[in-house]
Amino acid sequence: MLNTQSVSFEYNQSNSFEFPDIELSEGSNLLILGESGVGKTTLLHLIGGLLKPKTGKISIGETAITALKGKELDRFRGANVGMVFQRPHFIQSLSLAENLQMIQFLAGKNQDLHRIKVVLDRLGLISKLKENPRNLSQGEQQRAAIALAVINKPRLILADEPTAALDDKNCFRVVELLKNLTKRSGSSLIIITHDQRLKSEFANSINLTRTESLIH
Ligand SMILES: Nc1ncnc2c1ncn2[C@@H]1O[C@H](COP(=O)(O)OP(=O)(O)OP(=O)(O)O)[C@@H](O)[C@H]1O
Repeated sequence: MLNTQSVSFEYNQSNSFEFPDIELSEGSNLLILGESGVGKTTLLHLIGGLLKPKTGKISIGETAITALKGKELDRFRGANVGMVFQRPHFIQSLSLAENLQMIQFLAGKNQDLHRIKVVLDRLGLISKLKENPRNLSQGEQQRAAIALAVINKPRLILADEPTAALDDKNCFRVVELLKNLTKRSGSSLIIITHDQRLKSEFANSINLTRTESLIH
């Protein structure tokens, strides 16, 4: 369902990247490991269509997202890609449930409070439904960030360092929840991290490195 071919990216002449090709089938998981600065977030943003590659092609299902732009790209992303960011993006003036309703609305979906309750229940957050996101603990915020990403049952979920700030117990809990929720909605999952604790949790992983020859 995800296919990347010969993707490269350049912030500027002294900061360019060539990424390995990725082939991910429907419903499967991939862990992308790499040290700080190798371009993990950059790659995730390319796959999610937040950045445009310098060369190469990225397809999600039959759609070459590298050929989409503007509203078309936003619409496709809203319906097909869920992102778990390093720092969760909430609208602080809204409750957790209202934040989730907003994500449903932005993707053009009907507001579905039942789905919101199901997802929050699976994440152990049902009691926080009406809570303001800033009142959640760090572990709860990370779980709430997963709710934002999975609420619309996207085909692909991209998670950027979802466990970096968490202790071991919360780290493994968040990974289990991510794997469980994506499986239930039939989504594929990519996690990028430098957190070596996750390696044993994924059968499928690639190591991102940056070769000297690529640094001009
Ligand atoms: N907007 C930008 N303009 C210029 N350089 C950037 C920009 N964003 C990131 N970089 C640089 O590109 C490199 C890769 O950044 P990226 O965030 O993709 O790495 P990463 O592997 O995710 O790192 P970390 O694990 O520390 O988050 C870094 O050297 C970073 O400083």
